[in-house]
Amino acid sequence: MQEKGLLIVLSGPSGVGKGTVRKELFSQHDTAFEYSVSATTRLPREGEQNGVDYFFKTREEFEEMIREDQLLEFAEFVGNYYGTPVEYVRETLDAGRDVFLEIEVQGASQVRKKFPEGLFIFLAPPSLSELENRIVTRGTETEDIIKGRMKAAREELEMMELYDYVVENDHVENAANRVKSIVVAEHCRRERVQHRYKKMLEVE
Ligand SMILES: Nc1nc2c(ncn2[C@@H]2O[C@H](COP(=O)(O)OP(=O)(O)O)[C@@H](O)[C@H]2O)c(=O)[nH]1
Ligand SMILES: Nc1ncnc2c1ncn2[C@@H]1O[C@H](COP(=O)(O)OP(=O)(O)O)[C@@H](O)[C@H]1O
Repeated sequence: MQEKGLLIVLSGPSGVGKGTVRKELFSQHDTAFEYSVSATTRLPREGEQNGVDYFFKTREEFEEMIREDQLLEFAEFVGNYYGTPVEYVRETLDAGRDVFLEIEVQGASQVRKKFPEGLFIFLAPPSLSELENRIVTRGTETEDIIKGRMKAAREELEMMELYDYVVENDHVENAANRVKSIVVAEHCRRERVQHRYKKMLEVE
């Protein structure tokens, strides 16, 4: 029987650098896992492509996906829906390939309940002041919203203890390399290797 792939979930507070670290990981030629493209109701930003960056949906279309149970998880984040189409995840894992999700923390908690065997990695900022710095530098939020995000970030940071690993996003390349090392280590730890050895020992 085909061994299943590993479900890798990268999450963490808004502004910590999840998207940046994910893009760094997927720009490296030796990245051996598949990116799960999310569905969202937010409008495309300049340069974003449907089916590559996100599947862009209307609210009605998204709500239909929810009703039809097409999402592994979904969350409402700053006024828009974001969710993971379940079919791609299941098919890819069943084919023995690893799937990578980059999602916010509410969605990650839902995945934890449905896929406890997944690998959950929390991306943490070097400090709260550096997190604030990154949100301010991105320049997409007003002062009031930044205060709200920082309050939310404290609650999100408390969820760190529910994850298997914490990676500090000090430098993007370092963080991406740590994520890759964790995935390699996890493969060594998991049953799939043991199965191989079991079979070998049975033959001898
Ligand atoms: N729960 C959930 N969160 C997602 C999904 N896709 C993206 N996100 C998260 O939604 C948040 C907003 O994403 P986006 O609008 O692209 O903005 P940015 O990542 O902050 O530049 C980020 O924290 C993403 O990690 C998803 O399928 N499910
Ligand atoms: N290691 C890092 N050092 C400095 N700035 C970073 C680092 N990682 C990300 N950033 C910056 O922080 C901001 C938030 O990153 P982003 O990837 O959008 O976060 P998230 O997806 O977690 O909301 C962006 O302006 C990004 O360029």
